[in-house]
This record gives sequence, structure tokens and C-alpha cells, in this order.
Amino acid sequence: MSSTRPRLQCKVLDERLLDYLPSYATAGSAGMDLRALLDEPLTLAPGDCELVRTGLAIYIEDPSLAGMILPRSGLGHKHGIVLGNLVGLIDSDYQGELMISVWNRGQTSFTLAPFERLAQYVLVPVAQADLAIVNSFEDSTRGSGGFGSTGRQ
Ligand SMILES: O=c1ccn([C@H]2C[C@H](O)[C@@H](COP(=O)(O)OP(=O)(O)OP(=O)(O)O)O2)c(=O)[nH]1
Ligand SMILES: [Mg+2]
Repeated sequence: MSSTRPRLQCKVLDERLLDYLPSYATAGSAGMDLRALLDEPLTLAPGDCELVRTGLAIYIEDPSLAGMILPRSGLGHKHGIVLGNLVGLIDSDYQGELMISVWNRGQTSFTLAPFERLAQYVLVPVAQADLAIVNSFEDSTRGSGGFGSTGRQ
């Protein structure tokens, strides 16, 4: 399948990152891993949440795209290391440093090593919308049903 890959402008804010630029681990990877820009190991006690630098600023520019910062499944499942904001949403016009809110939701302390891959960055398509204000909707099959209205089986 042929496709044109978007090109994202990326500022490297700390030269140590030049050895660790994000890349796709495999041809089919959905995300590029982001690393922790730390001068020394960071220990997170159970319940701790810290904002960690990535040392990278990625300017998407195109409003039909957004970035998402997602946890890595191994860290999340095995060590309880997830994101304090659950998911990070990166606006196309954001030009600042990508920051990762790291939350230890587990029962044991976890030490993050400098430059460890701690989350992943996924580029996603986005549609911005305009709201048309109406008084009623044409009926749909679902109507207002939600929150389990279709049952469990
Ligand atoms: O995990 C994250 C989430 C957000 N951001 C940056 C990029 C994003 O474009 C900006 C704003 O994020 P968001 O809109 O989710 O936060 P907010 O609390 O609404 O802040 P703002 O008022 O700046 O929009 O913060 C990060 O670096 N990491
Ligand atoms: Mg916002």
C-alpha cells in the first residue's frame, strides 16, 4: 500500500536526545516511543505522579492531525506505570516541549532510568467540526440510549 507520510517538524531541546530520537520499532508500529529526559533515575512511590521532560518539541501544524501520548503496555500492565492524564492529547498548534505525566498506579515503587522509553506518541487524524444548533433531531435507532442500554451479551 502506498501512502505519503506526514513530515513533522521536531526540535531537539537537549543534545543527549540526538542518540535517542523517536522512531517506529517495526514497520507496522503505530507509535514512536518517547524517552524520559532525566539527569538521574527517578523513583516513583505508589501513587506518585511526576511530569517528565521528553526534550522534544514536535510541531504538527496540520489541524487535521493530532498527537496522542499513550502508555506502553508493558510498563502499564507489569509495573503500573501509566499516565497521570490517562492519555495526552497534543494539539496541532502546540510548539512546546512534549511532557509526560507519569503516574505509578501500582503497589510498588518503580525507578525510571534516564532515557528509558516510557510512553508512545501516535499521530491520529482529526476532524474539526462546526456546530449547527437545532431544536430536535431526526430519530435514530439508538435515540438517547447509552451506558449499557444494549445489554451485556
Ligand atoms: O500529556 C500531555 C498533554 C498535553 N501536552 C501539551 C500539548 C497540548 O497541546 C497542550 C495542551 O494540552 P490540553 O489541551 O490537553 O491541556 P489543557 O489543560 O486543556 O491546557 P490548555 O489550556 O493549554 O489547552 O499540552 C503535553 O505535552 N503532554
Ligand atoms: Mg486544552
